[in-house]
Amino acid sequence: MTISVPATSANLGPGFDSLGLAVDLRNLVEFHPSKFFSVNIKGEGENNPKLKGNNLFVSIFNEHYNRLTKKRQSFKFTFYNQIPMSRGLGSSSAVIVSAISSAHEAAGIKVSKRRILNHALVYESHPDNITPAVMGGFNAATVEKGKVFSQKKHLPNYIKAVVVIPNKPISTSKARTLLPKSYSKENAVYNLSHTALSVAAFFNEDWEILKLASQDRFHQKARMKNLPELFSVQKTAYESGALMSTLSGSGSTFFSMVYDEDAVMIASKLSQKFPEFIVKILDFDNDGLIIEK
Ligand SMILES: Nc1ncnc2c1ncn2[C@@H]1O[C@H](COP(=O)(O)OP(=O)(O)O)[C@@H](O)[C@H]1O
Ligand SMILES: N[C@@H](CCOP(=O)(O)O)C(=O)O
Repeated sequence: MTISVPATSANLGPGFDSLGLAVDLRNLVEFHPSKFFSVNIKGEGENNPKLKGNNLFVSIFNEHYNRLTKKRQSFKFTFYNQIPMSRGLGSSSAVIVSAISSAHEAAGIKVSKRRILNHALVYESHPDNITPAVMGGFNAATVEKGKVFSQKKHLPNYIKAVVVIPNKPISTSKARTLLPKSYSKENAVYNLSHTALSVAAFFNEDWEILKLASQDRFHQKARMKNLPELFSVQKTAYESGALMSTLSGSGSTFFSMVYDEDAVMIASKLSQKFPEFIVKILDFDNDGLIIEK
């Protein structure tokens, strides 16, 4: 049994806790029942002994498997991780979604993507990572009475993501404590209107307006002050022709959307200017969670 889930870039500027999209950078897990429990990790986290024991995937998998089957069974898990942890690319959401889906598959119980998404909400209260992780594409999402309500837009292949990944982990939960407890009416309306315009731009595929629409007054500045080079990353991305350039989730990754034909040029300018950071060109993902028997 193989299950894979994509990385996600959330907020997309003003859409704090509501907008997010998936990129083609995946965590994949293979698992089967075994006499003895074992965890084998390749890629991100392979040198992190803590993940062998206190593993978020395993604890969520076991919780759901036991709930579904009322029995205990050992499994051998092999993880192939491409999503860097605590870098604002939704690694925790990918793990949560993967664990819930894997537990249902292991229990032989069919479950809809929508139901997996609502289960995932229990572990991550903001839907802007888990929704594109499950559904793929660009998503606008909100939560009402413990359920996610969302709309998805398929992303075309003539636009790409360029992500700049600093070697600085930022825990999402910690990053959320840095935010103001309240916002002025002016700033609330600013973000509301820019989020609305961003959503309309994505659905109309009007990419040229995203630089203006993706401005934010809620979270980016407070978080980017933690790693001031990110202001220069954003400036370089725009000077090189990026369509939009925003903090990916809670950071530290910076996400830019570019036209396909500009991707290599923009990525190389960012690599030259920030040699200490990893720069990747990624396709957008429109599949989300994939279950391969
Ligand atoms: N592949 C993985 N396997 C197990 N746990 C993971 C994995 N990826 C992320 N995690 C868990 O999620 C935490 C990172 O979550 P978070 O701070 O929200 O960062 P991100 O911005 O990547 O979502 C890690 O400290 C770890 O506990
Ligand atoms: N809306 C959240 C998004 C967190 O994304 P992540 O990829 O950093 O987990 C926030 O900004 O706190």
